[in-house]
Amino acid sequence: MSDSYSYLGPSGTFTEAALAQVPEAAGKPWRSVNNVGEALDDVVSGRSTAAMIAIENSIEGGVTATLDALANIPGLRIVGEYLVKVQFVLVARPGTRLQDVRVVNAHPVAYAQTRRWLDAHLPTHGHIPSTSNVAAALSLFDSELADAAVAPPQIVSQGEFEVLAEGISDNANAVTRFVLVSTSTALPAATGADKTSIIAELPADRAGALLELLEQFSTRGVNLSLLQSRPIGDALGRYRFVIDADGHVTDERVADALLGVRRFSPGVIFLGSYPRADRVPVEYVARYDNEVFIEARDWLRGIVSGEPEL
Ligand SMILES: O=C(O)C(=O)C[C@]1(C(=O)O)C=C[C@@H](O)C=C1
Repeated sequence: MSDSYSYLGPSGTFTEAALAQVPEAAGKPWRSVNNVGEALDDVVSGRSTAAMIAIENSIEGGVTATLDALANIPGLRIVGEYLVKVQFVLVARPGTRLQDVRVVNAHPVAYAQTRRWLDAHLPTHGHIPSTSNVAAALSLFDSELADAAVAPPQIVSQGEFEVLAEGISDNANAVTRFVLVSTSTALPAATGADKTSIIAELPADRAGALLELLEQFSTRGVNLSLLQSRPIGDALGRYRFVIDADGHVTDERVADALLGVRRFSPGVIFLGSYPRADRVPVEYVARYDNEVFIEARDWLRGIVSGEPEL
């Protein structure tokens, strides 16, 4: 396996900024790719050790291409989580004025994060999707199809751009969450500030199935930070759920919740347990402590093996 890291390029993307936060990636070769599928294919084929991919942002929610790829490509594990503050500018070729802009080049996720600004200031604009924020801006010099591009503010260091507007995100505090994905099945050690990600299908045509899925977590005192439905794709109305739960799979309450999910769901994918980007320790009430689960298990084991109850 090659010891390189794949990321959505070219250089200058937010994805590259996320990869720069990974100490193990420092000094290793980085492979710039054109989309999430290519990044994950690098990992599965062994061309790269790991890939950095955007999974969620605070304006648009889940990055659907990522959530679906994680569900459909077997053997992937999330090994780390990273946050990047995202801000966007509208750039154009030198001499362009805002009122000249008819067509905007933008990565679909960046477009969704700036749509309110674009609709307010360029109400009749057309949109050409681009493979990344940086690619959107650089393509202005290769093709005249678009008049402007949505790009990260640092893009000005990569060419002679006319900055038509700054701060065009629909939320000034926008943050994108990235995950580092590999095929390694070695679990990152529990830190007390961890997250566990799974994807679970619901049993078909069962009233209250979603409630039952959520109960697996609530009855073990496990908080969820993401619950996103995605179509399975084989029929209308069939959904799988991407779930982020607070805690590590070696925490008894999380392990017990996953056993419950596994018993109930016709399809569960374990995506990984890894340290939270914000390193904030997981809070839970004392009755869901590891010791409480262990004591209860020992008690039952004693009964089954015929030990006298104390
Ligand atoms: O990494 C980049 O710069 C990208 O263009 C990708 C991406 C994404 O896929 O979400 C990254 C961060 C922003 O939320 C918008 C776009």
